[in-house]
Amino acid sequence: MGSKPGGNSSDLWAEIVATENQQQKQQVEVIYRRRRRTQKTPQDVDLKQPSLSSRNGNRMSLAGEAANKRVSWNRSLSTRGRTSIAVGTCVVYQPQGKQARRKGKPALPKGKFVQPPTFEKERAYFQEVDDFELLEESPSPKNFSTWAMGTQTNNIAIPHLSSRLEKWLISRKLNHTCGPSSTLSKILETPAMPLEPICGNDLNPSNLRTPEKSSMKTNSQLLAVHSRLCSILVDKDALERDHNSQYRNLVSGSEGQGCCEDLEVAVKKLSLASTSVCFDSDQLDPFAALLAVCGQPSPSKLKDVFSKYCELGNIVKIGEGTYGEAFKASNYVCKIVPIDGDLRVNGEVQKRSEELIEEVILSRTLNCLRECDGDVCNSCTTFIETIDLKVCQGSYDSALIKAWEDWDENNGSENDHPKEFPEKQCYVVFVLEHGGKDLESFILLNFDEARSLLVQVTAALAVAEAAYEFEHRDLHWGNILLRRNDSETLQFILEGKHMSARTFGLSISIIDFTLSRINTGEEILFLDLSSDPDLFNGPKGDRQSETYRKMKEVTDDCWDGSFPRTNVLWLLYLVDILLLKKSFERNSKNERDLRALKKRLDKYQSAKEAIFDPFFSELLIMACE
Ligand SMILES: Nc1ncnc2c1ncn2[C@@H]1O[C@H](COP(=O)(O)OP(=O)(O)OP(=O)(O)O)[C@@H](O)[C@H]1O
Repeated sequence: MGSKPGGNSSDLWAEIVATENQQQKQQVEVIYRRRRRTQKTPQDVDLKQPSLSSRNGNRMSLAGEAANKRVSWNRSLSTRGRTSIAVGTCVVYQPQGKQARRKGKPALPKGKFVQPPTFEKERAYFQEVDDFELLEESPSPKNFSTWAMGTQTNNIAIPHLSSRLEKWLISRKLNHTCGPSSTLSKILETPAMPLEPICGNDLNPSNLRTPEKSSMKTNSQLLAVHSRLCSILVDKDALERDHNSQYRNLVSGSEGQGCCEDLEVAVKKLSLASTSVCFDSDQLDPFAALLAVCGQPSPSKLKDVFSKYCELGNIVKIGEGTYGEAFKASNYVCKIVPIDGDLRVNGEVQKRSEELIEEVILSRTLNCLRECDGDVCNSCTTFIETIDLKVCQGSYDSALIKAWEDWDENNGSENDHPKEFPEKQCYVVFVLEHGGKDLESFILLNFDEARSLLVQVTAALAVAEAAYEFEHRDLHWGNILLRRNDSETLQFILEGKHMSARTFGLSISIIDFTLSRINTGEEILFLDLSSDPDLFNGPKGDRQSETYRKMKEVTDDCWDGSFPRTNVLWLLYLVDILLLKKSFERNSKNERDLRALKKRLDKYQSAKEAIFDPFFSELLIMACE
């Protein structure tokens, strides 16, 4: 169904061109309606609009400025949060000036060699997809967790780190461990993460150190931070005692005597009031903890972080999501995520420090997969490398504003203008490897590139499953980045087996771990999607929305459990995207192969199983040990 005739190429070509023209007209209409920027020509819009969220019927009914904003079935962030984390009373309700939106945009076909299925064909195809019954999942413990499930707090509870940390504490007690967290130690030690503090203005410049000088010292400082955290976590009574003595130290003037002490002070502040959250003797301050986890004594300025990587005038915005603005700084991408503020951003409640701590830990844990020396069991480089993480404070710098406005001019931003951020606004800046273009806008040339994409994503998921019971849970085409290079193969290690995948010169990176679930060995980080009902209310037939719904069936709405089948659901989604939404040179055999892969994928319970599918056998080379 939906496959193109392979034999008669000129007829096929004529059909493709005719249908493409037809499709482009339809597409332009849709996109044109969902944009405010009426001065653009339809061609401009067609070429430049990266967002494909227009299928949401709601969007069409929006008026005025909100109509320019990305809207799909919106994930309500008033209910967002990892299970253990509640959204705080500090969040002042603001009438929603701009409609909340959700990234993960439902797809429209675009690209050079478009072979778009007609709408009818597509509908029929989705119907076929829907008709596949989900296989019953192998039983998974519904409340599998190394910690006792935290009490589900309501949506306006107080944002405290302690509930999450308490779970950690409980898990540690349940596991009878009392030493420092090996995983966290490893993460903090990771050499890929130069964590020298970028000192804010409030610090003495003489304390500034070069990365070379500071890296070793920083690691040991972080380990000290970490063991301090652990000791705080292990014993709440100790916390009470520490709090009193730390407070005495602090008021007796131990703060601000140098970076070494600064970090120590940051840790001490874990049990003391900070500027962002009111102190409660029973609670730890998540903002201070976030600073400590990022190896900073205090927030940096955005411009100080960027100027570490490039001249401020050379900053270019390259992408945007619901929470993040992505800027290119030299060869890196700095994603700025506003946190903890009361201002709604892009229609959403800002993420809280405690959520960011989890994302930080998650990103760093995935960084550990990049190690491949020695006798590591699992290794791959497909998850985007997190180079650095910084907490910042202040309004947007003029160079960033200019970069934002330039991008808006050319692409039509769906985000709020960053000039709205007040001076006290805090952010986390993720400094990331530049992963290339997202699959939504990347033009795949041929079937080899398509299968290279599939094998790399499947291998990465398999490796991360094996290492950390990792599930991405949101692997839509905006979260897969592609770039071309001259590599022929990609090495990875899966459960001790050294393997290579043929790449056909394509390099894939997976980003955005907001919904992901990971078992770091010490704790399980996951987002409780049951508190986000809108996520499952996307348009019927839309492949991405269907995938969330299927995940819900598979997990039975218990998001803490390990259900690697969710990774397979995203692989199924990807195959559909390749068949239905992406255009590349392919023949009918290629399409049959993809459909056959899809049928077999439906039977797999994990990416670890899927990677041994015959579809990949031509692409994988096992190294002889
Ligand atoms: N490392 C990177 N390399 C290249 N581009 C990137 C990178 N990280 C992000 N981007 C670009 O920025 C966009 C937004 O990033 P991302 O999806 O991480 O933001 P987000 O706010 O978390 O999204 P969401 O709306 O799903 O929450 C991406 O779609 C991509 O175009």
